[in-house]
Amino acid sequence: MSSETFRARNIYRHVSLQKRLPKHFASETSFKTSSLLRQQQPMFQLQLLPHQVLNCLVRSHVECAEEELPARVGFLGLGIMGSPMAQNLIKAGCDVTVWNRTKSKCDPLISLGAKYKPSPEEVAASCDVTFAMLADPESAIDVACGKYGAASGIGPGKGYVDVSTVDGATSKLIHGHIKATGASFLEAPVSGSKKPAEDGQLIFLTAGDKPLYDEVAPFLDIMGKSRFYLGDVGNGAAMKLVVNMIMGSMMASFSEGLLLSEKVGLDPNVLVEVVSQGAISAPMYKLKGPSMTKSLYPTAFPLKHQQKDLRLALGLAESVSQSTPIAAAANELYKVAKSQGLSDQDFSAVIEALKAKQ
Ligand SMILES: NC(=O)C1=CN([C@@H]2O[C@H](COP(=O)(O)OP(=O)(O)OC[C@H]3O[C@@H](n4cnc5c(N)ncnc54)[C@H](OP(=O)(O)O)[C@@H]3O)[C@@H](O)[C@H]2O)C=CC1
Ligand SMILES: O=CCCC(=O)O
Repeated sequence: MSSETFRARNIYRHVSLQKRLPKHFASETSFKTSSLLRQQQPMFQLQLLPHQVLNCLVRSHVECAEEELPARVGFLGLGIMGSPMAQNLIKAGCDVTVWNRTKSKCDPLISLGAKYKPSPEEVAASCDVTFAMLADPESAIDVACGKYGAASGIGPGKGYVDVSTVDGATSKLIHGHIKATGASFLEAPVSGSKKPAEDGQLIFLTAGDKPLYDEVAPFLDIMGKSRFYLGDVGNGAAMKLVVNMIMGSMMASFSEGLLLSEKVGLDPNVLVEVVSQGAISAPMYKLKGPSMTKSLYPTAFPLKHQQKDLRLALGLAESVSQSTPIAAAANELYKVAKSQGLSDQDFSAVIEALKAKQ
């Protein structure tokens, strides 16, 4: 066994023990999840949902199989999401090599122990698996397939995991370029924002090569709290766009409610509280509502990306003749907000587009 394989297996054990299981189990040196589950049934019933128990059992099985895992991990794109995701990999002990268009964003990660390569091509050439977290379809294609792109450096035995939010056509294009080199491809966009990225609590929506999915599962588990494998390339992108279409409309509707409550003499902060206790409660309202009532929009999810996702979701809907009038109306609001110069604010700044209309 190579030292890298050994290291990767230890990382795997670290994730299984430190993250998936209650803390006191993490100190167990001989790890036998199934027997722990049998012995500690009540504790697990209290702390783990059924699917998490299943996850533990599956992981235990895979671990027993002692699968070899890729050890050198590349990360391309160190924005709001990419930086904390790469940081979590480094902190978990992974051997990480980073690249970002604006090189200065690599520096904090290099300080934490990351290696640096000056192009996506060189990252992909030097790593077993390379993750990419880029802004939009154009940048995702350029970084994967452009000059000095990852496809120029990748090859048989390696994997490319695109975690950016893009449309299915973009994902399939990148998939084609990567597969042509003999490498494997997985699309894996994430649900969850800046804080879940920092906390390793993202939800991965994956599709593509199943063996690569199995291989990178330990890394997904470092960065996230759950993962879905959805089959053919395009399904992960579609799932992500549907989720963000719903989210964009919810935020637009919430904005209308906040402004209406204020106009009729109610305290919008009380509205936030009422909403958060009822059937339409959502963490997003409780999280963003208090700052929205103060007209503050600290960026977690940039408004320009939410509008991009609505645009892509509307394209998806059109491709199957699905009517989406609410999302279409929400998209127009985000476009107004962009024209007001709010692109880089949090997407909750969409409320400003409604204020401007008064
Ligand atoms: N923020 C969030 O809450 C979430 C975002 N997402 C999705 O994740 C992706 C990244 O989002 P986020 O981190 O917030 O975005 P940021 O805008 O913070 O980061 C975008 C990244 O893409 C890079 N980039 C942009 N254009 C190019 C280009 N032409 N060539 C090379 N690199 C480029 C940027 O490089 P540089 O630093 O040089 O500008 C940066 O690394 C998006 O697809 C977004 O929709 C998904 C879930 C949540
Ligand atoms: O794409 C961004 C998603 C943001 C979130 O899920 O909170």
